[in-house]
Amino acid sequence: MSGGAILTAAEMRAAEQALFATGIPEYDVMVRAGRAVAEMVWRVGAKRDVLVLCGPGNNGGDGYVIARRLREHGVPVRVAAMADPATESAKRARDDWGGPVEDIMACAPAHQLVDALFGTGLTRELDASLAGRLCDLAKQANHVYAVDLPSGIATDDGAILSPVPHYHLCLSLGAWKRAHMLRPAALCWDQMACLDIGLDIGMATPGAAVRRLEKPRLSAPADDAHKYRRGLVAVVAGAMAGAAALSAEAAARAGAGYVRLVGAQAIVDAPHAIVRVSSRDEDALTDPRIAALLVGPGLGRTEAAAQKLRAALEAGQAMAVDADALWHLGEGAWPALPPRAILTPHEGEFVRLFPDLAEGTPIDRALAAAARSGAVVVLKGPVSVIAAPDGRAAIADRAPSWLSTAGTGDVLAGLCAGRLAVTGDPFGAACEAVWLHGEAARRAGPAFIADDLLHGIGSAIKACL
Ligand SMILES: NC(=O)C1=CN([C@@H]2O[C@H](COP(=O)(O)OP(=O)(O)OC[C@H]3O[C@@H](n4cnc5c(N)ncnc54)[C@H](O)[C@@H]3O)[C@@H](O)[C@H]2O)[C@H](O)CC1
Ligand SMILES: [K+]
Repeated sequence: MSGGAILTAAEMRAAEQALFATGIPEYDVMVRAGRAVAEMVWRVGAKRDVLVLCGPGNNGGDGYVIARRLREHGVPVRVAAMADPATESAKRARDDWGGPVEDIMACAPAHQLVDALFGTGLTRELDASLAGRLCDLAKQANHVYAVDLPSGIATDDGAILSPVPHYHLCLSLGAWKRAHMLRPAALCWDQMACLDIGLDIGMATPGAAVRRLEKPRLSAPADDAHKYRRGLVAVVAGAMAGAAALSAEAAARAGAGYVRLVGAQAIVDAPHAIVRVSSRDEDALTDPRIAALLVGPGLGRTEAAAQKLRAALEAGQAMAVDADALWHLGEGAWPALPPRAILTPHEGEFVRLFPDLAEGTPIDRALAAAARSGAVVVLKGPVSVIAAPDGRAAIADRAPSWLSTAGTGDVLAGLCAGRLAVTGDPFGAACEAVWLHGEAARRAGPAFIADDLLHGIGSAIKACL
């Protein structure tokens, strides 16, 4: 199975070719795909009548297989095509269907609609009349399924090339494609699933380096753990010390053994477990026992704040850099970053840091930013991308939209620093942090505030042990 890999159309073709090279004929793979989709339609819609729309390519081929399989289940099923099959496998699939093929522009609607017009082979928008017809038929159906992708969506960037209806279920074949993760495409359906068609997408497959963010596996502290071995985090506080306090608590709850808040002695409402130290303490940032620094949340945009960032960078420790620190960092400051750094920009901060990376998918932009900066980049948004300089990326597409509230970024930055202190691995730490953040939000329910997330971190971690 794909193991969460997210592929481009070209990478998917390469993965399919690798499967064919093992001696499995294309038509057999098409039959697997069609049957897998048919089982889902059968499970959801039972014997309610189905209309399958077939295109000229292999997506259409899947459609004929789906129709045949549903007929075997005793489901009343009809097929309508926009053109004759153009590939050998699709021709064979239609022959094996053997039933009538109606004209898509003239056919009657059905209770359930299966869109097998175009999949990863779509190269341009649908003709207006065809797109309109697809939308009309979908409007008249109670259940609408997309085979692989809705017809009209660009596989690699999730753009909507021509009008697509709303789908109840989008069934990806073999592996996720980028459009399954990206807006606006991913707003076109209620639910999606990835169906196994026997592709084995290991790390050797190009593109397997981009994956869907999955629940991490975490471990409890070792038997002989103590607070320093579990990781000492120093959080640099600034003008808005409450932000740093949120981060510090998140770092502590993420598993760090010891968290110091540097330069925020006036704060009284951080937990007592967080130790406050003065920024004048000589080794506040250079204590060799520090496993990770965090700088940015509430730092401020003054010269004094910039000086704090410089001091933190000079310390050369593994570091998470967020918010105002990203503002001070500016373009081209990459040589000043320590070797193990995590940058956590939102869109505005990202564009300021990487002005020439304003266009493209968040996947490509975050990967380019990571390669350039040498840091792990977490591009935050409705879909967040965690990218490493070596080309790995994880996509978090399931975070609750309730996270769009003040202070949640400070919590995420603290989680990054905390996990970085625990594991020492910036990419793994950032992935764990983003997952825990989303999970804490799910557990907090609707309309939470950032402080509530802190109390969900422990149970989110428990789910990963
Ligand atoms: N390759 C395999 O072994 C399997 C693929 N599966 C399914 O096949 C599709 C991809 O199939 P492909 O034939 O490459 O592409 P499409 O069916 O999406 O369509 C290609 C066909 O359509 C022409 N075309 C493209 N855009 C338009 C347009 N806007 N209007 C008209 N015509 C268009 C293009 O030139 C081609 O001729 C994949 O998604 C899976 O569903 C099986 O699942 C497994 C085996
Ligand atoms: K389709």
